[in-house]
Amino acid sequence: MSQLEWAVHELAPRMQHWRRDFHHFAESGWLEFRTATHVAEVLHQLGYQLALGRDVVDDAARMGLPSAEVLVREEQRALEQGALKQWLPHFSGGFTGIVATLETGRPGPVLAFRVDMDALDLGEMLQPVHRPFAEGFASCNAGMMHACGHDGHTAIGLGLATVLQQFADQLNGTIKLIFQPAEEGTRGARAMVAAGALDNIDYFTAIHIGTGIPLGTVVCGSDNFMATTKFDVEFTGVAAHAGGKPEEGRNALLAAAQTALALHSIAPHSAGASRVNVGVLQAGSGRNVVPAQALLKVETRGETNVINDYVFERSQEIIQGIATMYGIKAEVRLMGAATNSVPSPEWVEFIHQQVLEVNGVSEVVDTVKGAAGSEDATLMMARVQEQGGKASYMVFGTELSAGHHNEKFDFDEKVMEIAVATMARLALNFPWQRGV
Ligand SMILES: O=C(O)C[C@H](NC(=O)Cc1c[nH]c2ccccc12)C(=O)O
Repeated sequence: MSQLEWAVHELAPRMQHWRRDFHHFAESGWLEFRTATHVAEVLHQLGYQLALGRDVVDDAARMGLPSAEVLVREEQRALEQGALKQWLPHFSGGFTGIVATLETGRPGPVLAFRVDMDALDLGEMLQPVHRPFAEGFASCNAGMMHACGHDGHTAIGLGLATVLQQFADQLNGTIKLIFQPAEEGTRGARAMVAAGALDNIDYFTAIHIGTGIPLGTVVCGSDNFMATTKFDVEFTGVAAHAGGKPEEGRNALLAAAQTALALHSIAPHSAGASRVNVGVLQAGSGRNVVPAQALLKVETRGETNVINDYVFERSQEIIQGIATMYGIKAEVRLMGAATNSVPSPEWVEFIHQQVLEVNGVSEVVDTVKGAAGSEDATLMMARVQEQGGKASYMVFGTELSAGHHNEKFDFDEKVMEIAVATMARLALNFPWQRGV
């Protein structure tokens, strides 16, 4: 076993502790208050330079932000659950982003690694058949669950930070570790890019675990993320006596219902895959009142940016057409966005070579066929690439107890060692002297 592999193996119990602690105190997007304070403390103890909160999250560019009331309530909840007071002010108000920097002082590139920290708005299964519950680390926050692996991602980020410090004298250039909030709903990356957190990076690597790929298989350049737009539609009609004066009413509920059906009938695109999903329909106030208010939560997706733009633009025509038909107002609010992913072939090739050497890896592939969902790391990749840098997105397979975004989701924690060993190799073996 190499020194690096031994160091990573020694780290496994700490990574499991971190993962299970984050899993238990699950916090969804922009509310990762406790998580961010504990991440900041570990990174500070390791000696990293920290850029926190508003220094790496642009206020105006944040999407899908919870209400001020929720932000305050959840920050208080985090404090009661052990958020570290010395770091909390940096994240207050929902600025839960972190960039940790290790300057070696020797010439070389800037290598960045990104992990996401947010849980999903989902209630976890609280039955003994579900390992996190059986072993006492299921979410203690009702309606919030790590059901996509971001607790593991955060632990991997801290594991990488630890190992890179241990081997710092073998590094060159600069290492940046990006801990992003609110990936779910593609909300957080845009704000970190807008804050300049992704500027002047030479090589960028984002990661995900699971996704139906077996433990030991590693994807070096995921290029199958779909571009996506997330938006809410607020319908405003006119309330009236449903029995006595229905003709005076303008029915927001019917408009929303008709819109939901119509959106799902948008024609597919001949150039590739597309998706529409109306995930939430809330409407009305009482049985005998013509409903004056309705809310839809919607997302469009496309295999390419062009296809997603087509679906989104068609959706807007439908929304406004139906609003006119019902004589009501429809207001659209953008809540999230991401593009499709285009990994840099040169970086994918280097990653592939390094992954072949990692203990525990049995299969190395560069891409996976078929749409993979979406990821706002694509916005970070695009920023790096437009400045001349190289970027990729890796997936580390692992056995899952259920699919992502399911209340029974759990994963084989051995994947964390493989991920840390791989990412550490990318930094330690980077052929910087050749100016790759
Ligand atoms: O659009 C979003 O809300 C982002 C969210 N993203 C993920 O769940 C990450 C993800 C989904 N499928 C894959 C496959 C590989 C890596 C990451 C993923 C999704 O697709 O709903």
